[in-house]
Amino acid sequence: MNGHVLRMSGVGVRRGDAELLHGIDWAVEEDDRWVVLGPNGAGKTTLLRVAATQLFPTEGAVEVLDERLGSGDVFELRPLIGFASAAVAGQVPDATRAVDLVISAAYGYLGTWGEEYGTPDHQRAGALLDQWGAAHLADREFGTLSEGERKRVQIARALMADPELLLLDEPAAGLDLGGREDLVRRLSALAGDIDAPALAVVTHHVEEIPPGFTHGLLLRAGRVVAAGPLESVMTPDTLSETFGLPLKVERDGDRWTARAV
Ligand SMILES: Nc1ncnc2c1ncn2[C@@H]1O[C@H](COP(=O)(O)OP(=O)(O)OP(=O)(O)O)[C@@H](O)[C@H]1O
Repeated sequence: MNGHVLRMSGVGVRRGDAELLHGIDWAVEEDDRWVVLGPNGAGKTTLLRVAATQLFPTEGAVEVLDERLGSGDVFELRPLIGFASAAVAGQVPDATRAVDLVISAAYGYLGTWGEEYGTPDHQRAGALLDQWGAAHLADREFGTLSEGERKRVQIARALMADPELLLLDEPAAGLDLGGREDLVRRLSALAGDIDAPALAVVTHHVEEIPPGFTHGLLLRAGRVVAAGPLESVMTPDTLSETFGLPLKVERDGDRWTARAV
């Protein structure tokens, strides 16, 4: 591998007259930890779905793990990409046990369907649930979990197949303050783990950027406003342009805050 886990060049996505993404250039390397920031409707979910090989772009080229999208078998690539999003969670049958949702990621299923899983699979699923503070939820039905509990189980699932790229779409959405801070702390620990996959995490809020994240991609109306090392993109000018209002941006230690001026 040339160090690039993901590379997009001139990527565009159209639906009828709507241009969901336009001219996206984005390269993610093995050790990168990216945050994707932008307002509602900016195209963040669309971008992540392209990266997850779930959506084929209308224009441009996408390379994931040195495989050009469209030239190979996406079903071979997908186990190498961990992807957690509200849309994926919405497809999980309510009665699925949390641990079954995690363990079945190895097969790309949303729950177990009579496949045989070995002791190492069970141990890994248990360890991941524990890592994300969800060990006590292993036997619970997914449909009975709170929003925050579902997020943790989904992240554990996304990591189950030991992916080379982990994509999380708004993992902090719907979490209370304690839940958000707990998630930020766990994502920060993941960011600092040299064995962790390359990461890209979508959020609307700069307060949710975990310490240790290295890069930022700022999206507005389907276009990149800025992309690069976090310090270089987290300026009042770029964030104000991204969110469409004048913002004051501050860094407090390894956390960020933003508010309207
Ligand atoms: N099939 C479609 N046809 C037309 N427009 C679409 C279609 N799918 C999505 N869109 C639009 O594309 C834009 C980008 O959507 P996307 O979900 O990627 O944004 P987002 O940045 O993730 O938004 P949010 O923060 O609200 O989740 C939105 O304006 C959405 O309404």
